[in-house]
Amino acid sequence: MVAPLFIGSESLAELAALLARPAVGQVIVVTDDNTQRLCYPLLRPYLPAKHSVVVLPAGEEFKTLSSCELVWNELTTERADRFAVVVNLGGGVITDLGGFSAALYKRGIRFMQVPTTLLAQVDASVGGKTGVDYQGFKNHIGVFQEPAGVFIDPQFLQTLDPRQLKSGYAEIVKHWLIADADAFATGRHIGLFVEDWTPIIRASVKTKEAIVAQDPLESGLRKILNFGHTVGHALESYLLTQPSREILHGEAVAAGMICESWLSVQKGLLSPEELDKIETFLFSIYEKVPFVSLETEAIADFARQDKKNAGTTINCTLLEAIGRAVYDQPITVQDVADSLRYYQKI
Ligand SMILES: NC(=O)c1ccc[n+]([C@@H]2O[C@H](COP(=O)([O-])OP(=O)(O)OC[C@H]3O[C@@H](n4cnc5c(N)ncnc54)[C@H](O)[C@@H]3O)[C@@H](O)[C@H]2O)c1
Ligand SMILES: O=C(O)C(=O)C[C@@H](O)[C@H](O)[C@H](O)COP(=O)(O)O
Ligand SMILES: [Zn+2]
Repeated sequence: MVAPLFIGSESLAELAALLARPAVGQVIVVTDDNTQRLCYPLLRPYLPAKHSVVVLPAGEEFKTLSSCELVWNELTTERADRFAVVVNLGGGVITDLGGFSAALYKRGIRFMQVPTTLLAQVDASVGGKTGVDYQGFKNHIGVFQEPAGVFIDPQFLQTLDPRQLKSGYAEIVKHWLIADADAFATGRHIGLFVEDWTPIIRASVKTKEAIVAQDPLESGLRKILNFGHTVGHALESYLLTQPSREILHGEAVAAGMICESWLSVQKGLLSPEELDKIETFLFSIYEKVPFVSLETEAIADFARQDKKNAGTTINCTLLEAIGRAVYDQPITVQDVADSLRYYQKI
């Protein structure tokens, strides 16, 4: 079942109405130290007077089981029962981690997603994937669990750093590349200079919801939402092991989409002309992620743990055309390394 979803300035009022229902017990807000400072003051008027707040340190490196323990500690201290509701206020790290923590506490309590980054508004808060990183692998431990509601208010984006905005934009571009050729054709001429993100968020969420509704547990079609992630997650996981070489999820996905578009051409699926359009557009927005040739094998090796794999086969999502993706395309670790070498040289 797809979760009820509200987009726009009225969405927090919808959340308030749901939280005011008699069937709601304790309300526990999960934030990080940035969203507590910048977003919680905007959310607070919509919360019941009595609620508690868990503040986690911000950043992907804290998307761990230890952070979940902090959430479970608070829930336990508050004696939260099965009527309790967790409200996740933050970017994708908080919506993934808070959702996962709620899904496991007392075998599952309800949670609401209040995404505050562009990335979380168009992607992470939608579709019920929750989880944490483990042993350096992205989202290695997690469950599919739909939230009780998703409340997307673009006003939160006003305090978002431009680099974070760009990172989220990569998932919007991904939705265009896998399912909406017209939006790519129009959107690529507009870029990031957008006054009101609402219609773009609405369209992007609609694309994702339509795919998730057909295959919520990712047994087939949903894998197209993972375009750019076989290589992107490998790059992100590798750089997370490297002190002071921070990469954002969307930046890694943007690089991954170039690599996987190149692989699509190598496999005879995509035309070189379309690859050129994709590359030119993505490089007009994203700087090249720096790594040296010696690192390509180590990065590629992370793809062995991709969740779409079957045994030793790495199943990648590739493009047949802009706007049309095809999943379960077998590739090798060597292919991943070659695509990274291509990315590095162009
Ligand atoms: N579940 C899914 O389907 C899904 C989809 C895409 C990505 N993800 C996951 O999402 C994560 C990335 O999410 P993200 O890019 O939102 O990162 P994030 O949660 O780390 O947020 C980015 C930074 O922005 C800050 N921030 C958040 N909202 C803010 C605001 N309104 N104003 C100012 N600062 C704000 C945060 O504190 C953080 O420092 C990754 O872990 C990725 O794996 C999950
Ligand atoms: O919702 C999905 O399905 C996605 O693949 C969306 C991705 O953008 C997102 O990064 C997701 O968390 C990746 O999932 P994973 O299963 O590869 O960890
Ligand atoms: Zn992603």
